[in-house]
Amino acid sequence: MLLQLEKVSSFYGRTQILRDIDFGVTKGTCMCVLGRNGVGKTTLLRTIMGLVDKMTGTLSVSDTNLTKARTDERAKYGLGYVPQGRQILGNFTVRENILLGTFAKADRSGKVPEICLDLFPYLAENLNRRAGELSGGQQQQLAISRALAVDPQILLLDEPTEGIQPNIVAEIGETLRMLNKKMGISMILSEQHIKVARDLGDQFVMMDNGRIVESGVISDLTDEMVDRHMTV
Ligand SMILES: Nc1ncnc2c1ncn2[C@@H]1O[C@H](COP(=O)(O)OP(=O)(O)OP(=O)(O)O)[C@@H](O)[C@H]1O
Repeated sequence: MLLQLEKVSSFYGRTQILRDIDFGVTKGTCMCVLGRNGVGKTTLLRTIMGLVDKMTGTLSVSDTNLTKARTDERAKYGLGYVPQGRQILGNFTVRENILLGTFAKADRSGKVPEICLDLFPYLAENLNRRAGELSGGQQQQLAISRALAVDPQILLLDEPTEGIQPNIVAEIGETLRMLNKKMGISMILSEQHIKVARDLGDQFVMMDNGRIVESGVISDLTDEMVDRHMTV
């Protein structure tokens, strides 16, 4: 297993959010994290990145125990994070936002990685533009670029298609497909668009109330499970 969680629980202050989470991500695959708003998907990704107040259980990457590692150390082990809402710094330029992603790396070349320029021609041509002037879809490309700047083995994406125009959703799906299937970057993808999840996912976990209630290969995800756990 590339990434493994065993009996993981996590907390904000004294409030327990995740309960006894077990799952693993195999190298090169895409793991979809599904469920309604508020069931703990964001908290799961934040727990993996080391951004919650407390976790119990164990978390390992390539058999190295990172349970107690800081977020920047986790980044060095190859965890890249695209947070919910993108979290772009609007007053910074496109280039500066991308370079933020390189701060955890040992070699800080100060260069925008080639992969970002190749994947996103618009960003390549607008490196000195203020990021706040970009559209939602372009900002999502920027958030993905910033995460790619850590040269990740595993990319964690929190609802990357949320709030994006429908015609751009498919485009983001294609970018993620390229990163996962062509470039072999493993993924953990929290996603409300079930079509995107079915297209990209190899495995899934369905969450409810801080627990995993269903899991399996994506072809085992039935419409009935989607209706039961995802429709409001
Ligand atoms: N900083 C926090 N302090 C206390 N409780 C929190 C905090 N952040 C989230 N929660 C609670 O944790 C639970 C899980 O929230 P989380 O954001 O992980 O869910 P989610 O499935 O990602 O939903 P969404 O799709 O809305 O982001 C919710 O009940 C939420 O109110």
